Amino acid sequence: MSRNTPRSAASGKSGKGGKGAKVGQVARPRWSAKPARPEATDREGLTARTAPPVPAEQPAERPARQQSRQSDRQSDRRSDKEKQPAKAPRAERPARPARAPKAAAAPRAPRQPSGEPLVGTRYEVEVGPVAHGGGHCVARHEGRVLFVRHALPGERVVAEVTEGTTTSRFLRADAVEVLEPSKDRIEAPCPFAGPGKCGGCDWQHVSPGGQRKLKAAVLTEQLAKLAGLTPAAAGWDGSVEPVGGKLAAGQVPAWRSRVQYRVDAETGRVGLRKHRSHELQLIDRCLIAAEGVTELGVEARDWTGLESVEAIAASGSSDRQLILRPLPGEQLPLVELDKPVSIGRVDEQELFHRVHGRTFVRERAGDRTWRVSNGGFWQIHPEAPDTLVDAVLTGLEPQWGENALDLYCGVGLFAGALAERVGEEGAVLGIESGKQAVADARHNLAALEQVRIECDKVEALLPRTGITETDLIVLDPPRAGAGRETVRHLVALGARRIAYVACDPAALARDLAFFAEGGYRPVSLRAFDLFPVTHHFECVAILEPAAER
Ligand SMILES: C[S@@+](CC[C@H](N)C(=O)[O-])C[C@H]1O[C@@H](n2cnc3c(N)ncnc32)[C@H](O)[C@@H]1O
Repeated sequence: MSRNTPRSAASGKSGKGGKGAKVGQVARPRWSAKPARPEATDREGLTARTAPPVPAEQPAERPARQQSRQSDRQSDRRSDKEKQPAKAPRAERPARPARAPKAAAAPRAPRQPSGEPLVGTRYEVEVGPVAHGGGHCVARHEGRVLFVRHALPGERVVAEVTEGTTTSRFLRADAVEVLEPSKDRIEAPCPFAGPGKCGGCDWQHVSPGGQRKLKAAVLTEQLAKLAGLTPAAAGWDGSVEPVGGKLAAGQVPAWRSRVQYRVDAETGRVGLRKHRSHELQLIDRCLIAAEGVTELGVEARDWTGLESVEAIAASGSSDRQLILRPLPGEQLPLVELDKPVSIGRVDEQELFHRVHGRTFVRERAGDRTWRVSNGGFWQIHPEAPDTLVDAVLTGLEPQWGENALDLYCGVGLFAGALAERVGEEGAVLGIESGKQAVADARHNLAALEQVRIECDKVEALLPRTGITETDLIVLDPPRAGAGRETVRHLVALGARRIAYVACDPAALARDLAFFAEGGYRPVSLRAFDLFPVTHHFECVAILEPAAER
């Protein structure tokens, strides 16, 4: 455990919260005192202090379906569900359904696009810059904008329209022929990548360095457009840092420790969805899947009767988990695999049921073991947790005795790291809306008395905590970002430093503009290629009050 000198003792001054402390005395954490208002509780009226210890194999909660980083973050937004484990999956019934069955809504007729359809029409175009969000580049044909996938800036390609009509504001297209290739173009190593095929990877046709240049261009553009910041003004060196060891040319990094496969209803074989489609690309191997996922052999089996199979291979432990989702009205098939694997089932109400083995996997990060239950949120790249924690700690430089908030804390990754730095004289409050994640966080950090985890939405709970100031804040929101109201509340807490962990550069840039309104400026920004071969990446921005620069 790394410890810093107690700030108050070293400086002879008390911390902000310890106004009454004498020289050399360590300031008491402000949050150890009773909050001015009733302490925030979870839905059962339990606080971090009163919550009973969570037994290892308890009724489970909802899983987070994690197909891509985007759907990972979307899954964060799903509401909590009570879950009931069961030995006999067919007989089991959840104790308390979390959601009333949906009322049958009158089917809405799909909106008919106006104009003549252009799908299939081909245009020869010069490809312009990469655009945010879909792995596509911008091109123009006779004044009309095309978002072209499978292309690279500067290329001359034949683009075939995949969506749009003569009256559409813009068209979507795939580059089906490359007339003048970019020097960053490579032969796609995956046979399932390419126009009309698997939508999982965006940039199989781009060299690793080329992918990072595209990501850097997206971040640069979003910072300028939404925050009015140049890279230098954001404290960013303009690079997207590679993560993981060097690979031989043409080798694809096998980083995805979680893959959600869809099952083809007719053949029972698994596949991944095509881009912007419910259609499946059947696959017999996913090149970016981690070895532990591939070893489960999901692609080789018949999964008739299921809608999806999520495979999880924990990093740093041998835990493996399959989360099966049967088709409506279908029974769970008998699953026999060569490898030891825990199996869970998700029902139509999104309730998780234990079928076999554990309801959780154990991940390793920061010399700590993390319980993650029911497929709940955990970074997918095996090196992501340590990379992000290191960037956050380097940027914040937490001091002994300081108080910190970990917002959107999941199973407690940053709260644990902060707690070790601020020590017993400090205090860390984690806030997380997922009930099972909160149970996991409390379990994972039970030995750290300075940590308290509360269950609620950040925006709902923060104003109720009675906390009026803090030293440090980490926020790691879902894709949508924190938003104006939450940012407004955060800047009012007067933190010495704020670490913003972001998976969407647009949401980050927008929120940086809100922070600027509140007097906070980024002093450093780092970007990490934690989702190689896709257009996604992760950022860590460190902010300080502008006056302190
Ligand atoms: C990107 S994850 C970060 C988790 C954690 N920091 C980590 O690195 O493992 C975002 C987390 O925020 C939670 N969440 C989503 N919306 C929330 C909200 N409005 N308030 C609190 N937590 C929220 C999700 O359940 C999820 O655990």
